[in-house]
Amino acid sequence: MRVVVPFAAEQPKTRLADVFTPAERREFARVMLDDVLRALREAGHTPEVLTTAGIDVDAPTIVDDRPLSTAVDAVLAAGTPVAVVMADLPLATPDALTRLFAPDADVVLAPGRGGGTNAFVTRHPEFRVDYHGASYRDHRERAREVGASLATVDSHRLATDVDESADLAEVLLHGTGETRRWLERQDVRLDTSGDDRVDIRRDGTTAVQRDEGPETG
Ligand SMILES: Nc1nc2c(ncn2[C@@H]2O[C@H](COP(=O)(O)OP(=O)(O)OP(=O)(O)O)[C@@H](O)[C@H]2O)c(=O)[nH]1
Ligand SMILES: C[C@H](OP(=O)(O)O)C(=O)O
Repeated sequence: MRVVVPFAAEQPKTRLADVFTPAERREFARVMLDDVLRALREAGHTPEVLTTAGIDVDAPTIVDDRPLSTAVDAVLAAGTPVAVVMADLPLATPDALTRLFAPDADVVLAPGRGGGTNAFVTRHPEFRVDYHGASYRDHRERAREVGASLATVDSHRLATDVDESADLAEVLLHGTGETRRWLERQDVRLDTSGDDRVDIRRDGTTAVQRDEGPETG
């Protein structure tokens, strides 16, 4: 099965601007991509990177700077079956990823927290994507519309995409790859001082207190 990993190569992870500078966010996005590629290979796949711009990576690349849904739909139109696994899933282990390929359904969705679609498999020639917003709900509807059988993978590891500072705590708590080590090297630490959910601190401040440096790099 063809396995494709979408990757925004320029100005990634803007929702982490309260924690990292633009240059750090580019480095972070790349560390997560490498962890996802490694886990996919250890699960027996040969992933391709669907990137917005040319990058130096040890994987076949497809450069397509069109919007995410348009670029992914072009891959789907070229033929199925296809799996699409997002590049910001640093908790994804080979075992977790294998669960994505296990169900014998036309479309298998791995939802992300907040309504996204972190990964999917399609074996149906007419299934197409509609990312952003509550894309998981939209993709369930799209599958129904084309008469595709549907399965959903309930997985903490596949559901944890890293968008905001609170997601970094999940990586520090559950990460098994290079992404957690990278965060530790950036002095990102768990912040358990709050009354409710665990958050993160960096350089002795909480994520929300850190002023972003000038937009450089
Ligand atoms: N090829 C491609 N990949 C994309 C595009 N937009 C996002 N991605 C990738 O899709 C995954 C999920 O997207 P987002 O969570 O929105 O990633 P992002 O755009 O870096 O994050 P924000 O800037 O915070 O929205 C990430 O792995 C991104 O690298 C795009 O336009 N084209
Ligand atoms: C690509 C998008 O990611 P999110 O913006 O939900 O993190 C989605 O999963 O629809």
